[in-house]
Amino acid sequence: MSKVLTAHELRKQIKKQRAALPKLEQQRLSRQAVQHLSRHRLFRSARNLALYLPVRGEADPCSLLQAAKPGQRFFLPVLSLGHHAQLVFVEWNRATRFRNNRFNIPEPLLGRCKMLNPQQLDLVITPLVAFDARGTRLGMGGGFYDRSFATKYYLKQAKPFLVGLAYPFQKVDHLERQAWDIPLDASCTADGFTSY
Ligand SMILES: Nc1nc2c(c(=O)[nH]1)N(C=O)[C@@H](CNc1ccc(C(=O)N[C@@H](CCC(=O)O)C(=O)O)cc1)CN2
Ligand SMILES: Nc1ncnc2c1ncn2[C@@H]1O[C@H](COP(=O)(O)OP(=O)(O)OP(=O)(O)O)[C@@H](O)[C@H]1O
Repeated sequence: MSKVLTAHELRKQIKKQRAALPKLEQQRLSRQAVQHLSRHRLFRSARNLALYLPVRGEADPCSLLQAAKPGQRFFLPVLSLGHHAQLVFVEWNRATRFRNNRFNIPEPLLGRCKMLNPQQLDLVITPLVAFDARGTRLGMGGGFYDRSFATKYYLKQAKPFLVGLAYPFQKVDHLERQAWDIPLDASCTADGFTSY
């Protein structure tokens, strides 16, 4: 029987495994996962979508841009502008300029770019460290996605649809769900798209 890991230990283990994945393998698995998502009606019908810029071996959602439908707009999370440590989402287009946030992740400068609150998005692709069979999500430990989508969850709003993007090995049997954890609506890996 395998030992039950704490969230801290699990984060450490999966982050190590992810960073050790060869670049080509990261790309192959990310593209396969994104292909499943791009064929889904939830993607085709979304107008405002959030993705993220992958760092330190995270699954890469960016090939989704090549599958973009007319009228779709893509947004990236920004920490620095958020009130009460919620994320805001700034449009990513040719005019977008970037600077690194405190975690060394590039984020858009506001400039003349459009900015949306979490509730204004249709589809959000979330980064994650691990997820389980019920859609419980373990992130980097900042609680940013949990805080940003708490209102949606407690008011039982259908939007935005939260999809975790990951490599297959990031799926675990069971994660302890904390009171503040906002579950995913779906996950997507190279193995396929799963709704919860
Ligand atoms: N690519 C990407 N963008 C993202 C996230 C993410 O997980 N991935 N976030 C998801 O919320 C937000 C940023 N949250 C983050 C929280 C912690 C760390 C992190 O590296 N923590 C270090 C400790 C660093 C420190 O304290 O200085 C660590 O875990 O070792 C990174 C991002 C918004 N943007
Ligand atoms: N709605 C909330 N209100 C207040 N604090 C919150 C809320 N949601 C999360 N937190 C705080 O955020 C901290 C980190 O949460 P957790 O470890 O679940 O983050 P995570 O989901 O792994 O990170 P992230 O979403 O940034 O990827 C927790 O200690 C918790 O106290």
